[in-house]
Amino acid sequence: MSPNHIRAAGVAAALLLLAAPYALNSFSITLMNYIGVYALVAIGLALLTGVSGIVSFGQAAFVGIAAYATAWATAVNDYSPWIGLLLAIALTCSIAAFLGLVTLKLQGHFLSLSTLAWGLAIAFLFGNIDGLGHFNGIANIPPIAIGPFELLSGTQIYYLIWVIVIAALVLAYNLLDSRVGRAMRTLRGGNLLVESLGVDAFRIKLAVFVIAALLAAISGWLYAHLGRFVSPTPFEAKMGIEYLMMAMIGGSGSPIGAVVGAALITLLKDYVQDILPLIAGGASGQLEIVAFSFLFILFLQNARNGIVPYVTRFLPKSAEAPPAPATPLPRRQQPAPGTPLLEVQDAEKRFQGLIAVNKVNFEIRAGEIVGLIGPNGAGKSTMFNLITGALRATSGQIRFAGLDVTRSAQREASRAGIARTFQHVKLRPRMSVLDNVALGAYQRTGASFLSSALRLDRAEEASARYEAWQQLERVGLADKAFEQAGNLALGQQRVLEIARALASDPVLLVLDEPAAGLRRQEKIALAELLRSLRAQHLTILLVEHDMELVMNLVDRIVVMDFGTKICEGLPADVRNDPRVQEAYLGGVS
Ligand SMILES: Nc1ncnc2c1ncn2[C@@H]1O[C@H](COP(=O)(O)OP(=O)(O)OP(=O)(O)O)[C@@H](O)[C@H]1O
Repeated sequence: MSPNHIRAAGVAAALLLLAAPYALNSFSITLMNYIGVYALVAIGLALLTGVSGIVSFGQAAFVGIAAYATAWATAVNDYSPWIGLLLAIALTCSIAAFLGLVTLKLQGHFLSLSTLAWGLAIAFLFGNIDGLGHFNGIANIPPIAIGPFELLSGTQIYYLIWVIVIAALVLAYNLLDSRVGRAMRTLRGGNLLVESLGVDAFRIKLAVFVIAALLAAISGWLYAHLGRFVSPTPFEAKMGIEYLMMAMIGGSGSPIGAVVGAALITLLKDYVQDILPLIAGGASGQLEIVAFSFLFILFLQNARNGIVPYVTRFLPKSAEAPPAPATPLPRRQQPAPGTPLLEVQDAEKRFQGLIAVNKVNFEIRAGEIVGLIGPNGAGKSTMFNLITGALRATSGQIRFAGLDVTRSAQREASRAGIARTFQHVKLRPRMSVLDNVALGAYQRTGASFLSSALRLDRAEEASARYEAWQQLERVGLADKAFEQAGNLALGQQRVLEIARALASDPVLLVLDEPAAGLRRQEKIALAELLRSLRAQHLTILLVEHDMELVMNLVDRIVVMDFGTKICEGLPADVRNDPRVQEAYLGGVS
């Protein structure tokens, strides 16, 4: 669909929502209100779980904190619901920030389990705190008032709820279409990739976690003033699982999908609640969970990516135009060719008893291509990781452009101008080639979450996309710019990684076995590309097994064996060195 079609569909949906109260009875309006309230939580989960890969079962607890906060402020202490909103947001987001700081360092299942744990714990507290009415909850919550107008009826609050939902959708889509949105989508690729791009993964995770909690808080506030009563049950872990189902069924990672999921689950629940008592009599409560579990399994088997992505696959795709020329992003001062750039001095890395890198010394000068070679287990990857900051040296020093980067983290090395590629290609397969390359420009741009959500980042974003386009032209991949990166052949994916690295405006390009798995023609094209980059004064360090490629390409070679540097020199000298021939057992011919 073209942007015009999307805009037209959005306007049609907004008009339908506007007209709906005139066509629906009061019961249906109530259902629509709850769909909107749940959709807010699900939009947060689409960003948190679908996009960023952080599975949270605990969102219902955040909704509960906000609902109880506003109930306590308004029904117990007679404050205005707007004070209740401020309290709800402040309390929920502070608790989320604290929980995020404590738990977001956990990986995978441990993180999800921790959300379940605190979700259960917080829900338990609601029923056991004196001032919150125990299991009876808090009643007599006043309606929201806008000036003198009290939103008493379902129809009146309907408009407030859906205006908020639409605003949340617009802000969520703005966020996804920005530098932080690309960083969020990259979190699923693992910390190694994210940090190598200069992104502070933990900060991004924490921000998304708090944003999802903020949406849950607004939902909780609306929930309390919609039902005018709160009790612990709607905020228990079971509801946390339902929110997750809403976000996943509609389309994991799609904010619109989250609204569709919220509508489907709410309508389905209503329907199931109507028919189950006819089938099961008194046991219908438990049967509801069974019916839902069954439906969820069916869904996981058949439409795992969710309904909205499933449907949009069949919609016509609009032709994308190359990004228009924009103000160039700032460039670094490149060192003069021939000046010392990387100095590795007595670098040592021990893994318990094993010395993987043993007092290695070498230097790379600006503008040269250096090959780091050696038999399996020689310590090349470890050396590579020390240079790029993925590992810290046990002793010794690594200096880059005059700076001591021995103890630098990956993202600091990246910011200093060291860009890397991966032996096993790491890219975001479902993102476009252009977006993957634009990721490389992350550290050259600075738009925050807020300015991205408010679309104040457009000029900078245009520059980043144009930079990505130029790098794709430079490496000869511009004709693939709008394809999904996962559809490219391996050789093209490796070139894409190089374009991504180039988008960071690096001083040193460090390539980890770039020829691994490539066909002969692809290797020739790769060597051609690297030569052209050297001609543009880029400095390159290449860790590679393919001797033919290395010998014909690089200016100098460093050879490692058993963690030590055994020889260094011009390709022809290294080829004839007896120590190298012995290390390779005749492998270099
Ligand atoms: N994280 C680690 N923990 C323990 N030992 C490790 C670790 N990483 C590497 N090693 C060991 O350090 C030595 C050097 O490994 P490294 O991967 O750096 O060699 P390499 O030259 O890159 O080998 P290859 O060409 O097979 O990738 C090996 O003996 C390896 O088993």
